[in-house]
Amino acid sequence: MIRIENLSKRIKKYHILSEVSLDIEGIYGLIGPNGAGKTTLMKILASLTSMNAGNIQMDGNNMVKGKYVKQNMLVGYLPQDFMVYPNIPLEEALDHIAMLQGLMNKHERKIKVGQVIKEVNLQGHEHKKMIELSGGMRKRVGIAQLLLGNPSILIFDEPTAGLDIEERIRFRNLLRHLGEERTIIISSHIVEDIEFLSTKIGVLKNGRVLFEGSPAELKALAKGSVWEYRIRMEELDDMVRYKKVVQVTEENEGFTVRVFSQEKEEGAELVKAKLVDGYLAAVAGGSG
Ligand SMILES: Nc1ncnc2c1ncn2[C@@H]1O[C@H](COP(=O)(O)OP(=O)(O)OP(=O)(O)O)[C@@H](O)[C@H]1O
Repeated sequence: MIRIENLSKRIKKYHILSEVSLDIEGIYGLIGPNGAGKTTLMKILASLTSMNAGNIQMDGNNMVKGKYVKQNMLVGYLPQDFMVYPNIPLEEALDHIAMLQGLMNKHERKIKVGQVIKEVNLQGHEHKKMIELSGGMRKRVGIAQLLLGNPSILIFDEPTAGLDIEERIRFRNLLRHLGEERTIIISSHIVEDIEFLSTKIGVLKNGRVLFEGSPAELKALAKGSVWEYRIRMEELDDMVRYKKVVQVTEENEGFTVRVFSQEKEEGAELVKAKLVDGYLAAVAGGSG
């Protein structure tokens, strides 16, 4: 459990985060438009950058300028682009990282490395070099090296970005499994992944919190604001230009277009909101 109270971060004259208060637990999805401050917030939680004001409690302990986290290795942070030791087999790379973390007994290291490789489903790839692995596998190595330190909080910055569909599904299942015993924070632009994984969601925009709550509560924000048009191909351009189009599906004759609108849409049918609609409602409603 992480409690963030009135956290603010400035870089030069820019307010990157302003009075952010969040209660993070379970598998927590952090979403928001580009530049919302998600990465900055995650880096503060991982003690990779400082905050200017505010208070962070992790499992009841106050974090003072990052000291608590570093001393206890409580947090594991996986950045967007993870890569270590490109030309070394992954088993050796992990062994080396375990040694740097203070595990000096070779036999114990072998057991621990074997355990984390198994946990992230990389058995059979131990002797491959990092550059020989796919993007998804590299991310799994990134998680494996975090698990060596047994952190109780894992932070992933856009973990599913750039993965193909199969790898994304595998990766999502792994994150869900890891979340059974740990607090996990995930940022993503892929709302579908957030929907699949998260038990709680925070929406940030321009450094401010616009929403915090359950996926159902976020979805409810869009109730009464999602409309479906059935249109011909020649109407599609104007529709995309003038309306907030959420989704376009090609049908036998023409298209079904989902539109987000808080006003009544003449000629369209009011339909059930999805999570992405709730997100759009939060972002549209907040001044941020
Ligand atoms: N070192 C820096 N110097 C100046 N501005 C910065 C610095 N780091 C971040 N920013 C600014 O802070 C804001 C928030 O950036 P951040 O990377 O935290 O957003 P984000 O929500 O993770 O964005 P994205 O979804 O695009 O990854 C952006 O406007 C960015 O330009």
